[in-house]
Formats: sequence, C-alpha cells, structure tokens
Amino acid sequence: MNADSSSNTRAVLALASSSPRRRELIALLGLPVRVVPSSADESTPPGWLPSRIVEELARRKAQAVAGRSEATDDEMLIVVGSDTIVVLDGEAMGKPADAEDAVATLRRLSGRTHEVYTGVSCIEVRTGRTLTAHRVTSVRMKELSEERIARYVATGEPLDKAGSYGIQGIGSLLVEGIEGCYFNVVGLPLSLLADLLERYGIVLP
Ligand SMILES: Cc1cn([C@H]2C[C@H](O)[C@@H](COP(=O)(O)OP(=O)(O)OP(=O)(O)O)O2)c(=O)[nH]c1=O
Repeated sequence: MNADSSSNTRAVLALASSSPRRRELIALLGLPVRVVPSSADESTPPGWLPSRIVEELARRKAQAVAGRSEATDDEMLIVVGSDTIVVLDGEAMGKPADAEDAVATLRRLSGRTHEVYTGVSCIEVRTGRTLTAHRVTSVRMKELSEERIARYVATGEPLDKAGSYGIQGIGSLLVEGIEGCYFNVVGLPLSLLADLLERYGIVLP
C-alpha cells in the first residue's frame, strides 16, 4: 500500500508532535501527513533505562493522539509519536530548563562522546496495533570554551532541544562527528520509521 496505491485503502500518517523538525522530516516520506500536537505526561520513574524512557514516551505521545483520532473508511491511519533524549554517563538529559541549564549541559558534553536515543511508536488507529522501537546515535562534541558555550546559548537555539544543541543548526559547529543515523539526532529516525511502516504493509521507495 502506498499513497498512490490503486487499492481502496490509503495510508495516512498523523504525527503526534509539535516539533517543527519532526514535521519536516516525516514529510520526506511522501505520504499524506496530519500534524496533531500531543500533550502526554513526560515524567518517568527514576532508574529506567534510556531505551525504555524514549520508547514509553513515544508510545504515550502516540496514544494520546490515537485515542482521539478516527480513520475514515478509505484510509489506514497510523499515529506516529517520537521522543529524544541525550545520555551521558548513564544520565538522561532532556530539554534545558533555561539558559543556565543549557550552559551546564554543554559544559558536560564538551570534549566527550554522548548517546542520542530516539524512540518511535506507531499506532494503527482502527486495530490499535502498536509497534515501538528506538535508535541510538553517538555524537562526539568538540572541546567547548566558556566563551563559545555562552555565544551558542545566546543564539537561543539550545532552549527547545534535548542536550541543549541542535545538530541541524548552528549547533553543528560544535560537533566533531557522529556514528549512526543523523535523523535520529534531529528527532525522527526515518529509516527506523520506514521499517515499522513496512510492517503495516506500507511500501516506501
Ligand atoms: C540532540 C538534538 C535534539 N533535537 C530536538 C528533537 C526534539 O524536538 C527535542 C527533544 O524533545 P522531545 O521531548 O523529544 O520533543 P519535543 O517536545 O520537541 O516535541 P514533541 O514532544 O511535541 O514531539 O530535541 C534537535 O532538534 N536537534 C538535536 O541535535
């Protein structure tokens, strides 16, 4: 099944997110997409592994939207939720509370390699069939001087991003290199999402 399928049912995605990055990325798949911001509870108990955190939060975001969505007779509606965290020394870091918190996070990331975890969860609205997975990308940061961190935080870019940087923006200047999926760092691992969609019978290029 694909967007141009001659079958009577067409695949439609509902992105459970208010992230402009995720919206841009999911559009690359070429399927029809509706965007429905999700307001799920993002708290998790202490001690959860990063993989569990991102998978659970991705599922919660998708469930919050699936619960108030209805597919029309001629469509297979799949809600997609996603969650990203940065992990250093086993500690999960989400979005910074404020500029000061962003400075403290970047000081910790400086000159070291951390992991970015992104969970993706798909729910087919009609059947409730739910598929969830995650990817991990290693990111090595340059040594960052105090002046450089201050200049970067002053751009405002870090404030709505896990780990207090955006690899797709001017934050790319702080990054030495990565190992793994780039889109995973930006917040939506497209190749993983495509693997999940294939399991619903959706054919992509
Ligand atoms: C590390 C990194 C994170 N990010 C972003 C991706 C996510 O949007 C954000 C992590 O926060 P999330 O809580 O995963 O997502 P969100 O609150 O932005 O959006 P929603 O829950 O509505 O889907 O950090 C980047 O854009 N670039 C990066 O390099």
